[in-house]
Amino acid sequence: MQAPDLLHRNPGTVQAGVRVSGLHMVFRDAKHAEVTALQEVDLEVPAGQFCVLLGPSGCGKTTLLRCIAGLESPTAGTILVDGQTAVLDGRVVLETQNRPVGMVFQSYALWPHMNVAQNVAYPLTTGPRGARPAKAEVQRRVAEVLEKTRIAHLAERRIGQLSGGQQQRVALARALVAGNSVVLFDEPLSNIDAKIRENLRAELKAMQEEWGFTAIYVTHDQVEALDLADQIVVLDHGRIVQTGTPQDIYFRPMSRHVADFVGTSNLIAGTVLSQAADRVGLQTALGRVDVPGPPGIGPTALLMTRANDWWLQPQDTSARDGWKGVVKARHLLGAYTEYLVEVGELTVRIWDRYHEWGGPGAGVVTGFDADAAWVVPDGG
Ligand SMILES: Nc1ncnc2c1ncn2[C@@H]1O[C@H](COP(=O)(O)OP(=O)(O)OP(=O)(O)O)[C@@H](O)[C@H]1O
Repeated sequence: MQAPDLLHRNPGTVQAGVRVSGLHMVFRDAKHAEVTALQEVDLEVPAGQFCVLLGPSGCGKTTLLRCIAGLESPTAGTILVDGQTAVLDGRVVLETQNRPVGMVFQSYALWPHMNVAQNVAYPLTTGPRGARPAKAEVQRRVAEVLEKTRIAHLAERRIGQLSGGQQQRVALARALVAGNSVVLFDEPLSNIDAKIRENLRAELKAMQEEWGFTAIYVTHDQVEALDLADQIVVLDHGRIVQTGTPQDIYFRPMSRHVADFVGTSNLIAGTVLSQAADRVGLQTALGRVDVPGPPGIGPTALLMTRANDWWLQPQDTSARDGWKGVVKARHLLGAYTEYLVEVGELTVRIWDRYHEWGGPGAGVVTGFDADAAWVVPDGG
């Protein structure tokens, strides 16, 4: 199927994605104090890529998205969208209505008093009078995008009469109807029931791959980020702290912040004893360990072991070599049980699929898969 963003474009056109450099955004709060929301943000999203902005509440993700959309004017920096300069050195060059971007908002923000076709037509009917397409052209574009998104049969339906998946298609059709090649998503799935969310996520990813638009997607949900992204950008206090593939971010975090925020890990302080090729020797409270790690690390670092990379057995029956420990707490969490185990001076979080290894006070033997561990640079 041809991508909707090509509806009004030459299919041979090379599209340029989004480029942000040196972006800085300072707000003034109610007492006129400065709030720095973004600092020195550089971002390159190639055309057709799915980029997820990930980070805790207040880290600046929405502000970055809104600057790209033109809903905020940055204090400094440059933004190029689809090859067009939108902001140059902090000066707005393209107003929001002239930027080739569509937006999909939280819970889709569709108009309940309009039917599907009217919702999708909305962006074409709100620009300056002279710039709006004629009615017949609006109808043609809406029909075309509804056909492409396979919801043409729903054109007359009210929004309240649609399933979650159908609403998502309407929101995407509305974002793409003006021929935009870039779609910005502001936590669209965050208010949606967990089970439905998984299906909608899969459908969204399939549509993005099929139609080839550039996606920039804000979330604080790491699972959503890992599943959807080609590139994840992790923000903290207005700065980008790591950019990489989902595999980079999950398996090879480069700071305590990223290791802590993505996945559930034990982070254990260590002193670097040796470094060879891609392995690091670390002295830790567990003794000496040799595990994978990045080059140029030290003199101190953190041993990262995922909770699910540990094994556990009762002390009296264990045939394996490991550290002796005592269970402090045990929580059944469905697919696995979480044990908090005291090993010497450390408390280690362990996820095991068996619940019967003992409750608080039980003696256990435990260990982790050294090849699955990772050394994280200290600080940050
Ligand atoms: N209009 C504004 N005026 C003053 N401060 C603002 C304004 N908008 C955002 N901020 C501040 O900028 C910082 C970044 O906010 P932003 O909404 O971008 O974070 P976020 O990562 O999207 O958070 P959340 O996930 O909670 O939406 C926060 O400290 C926030 O309080």
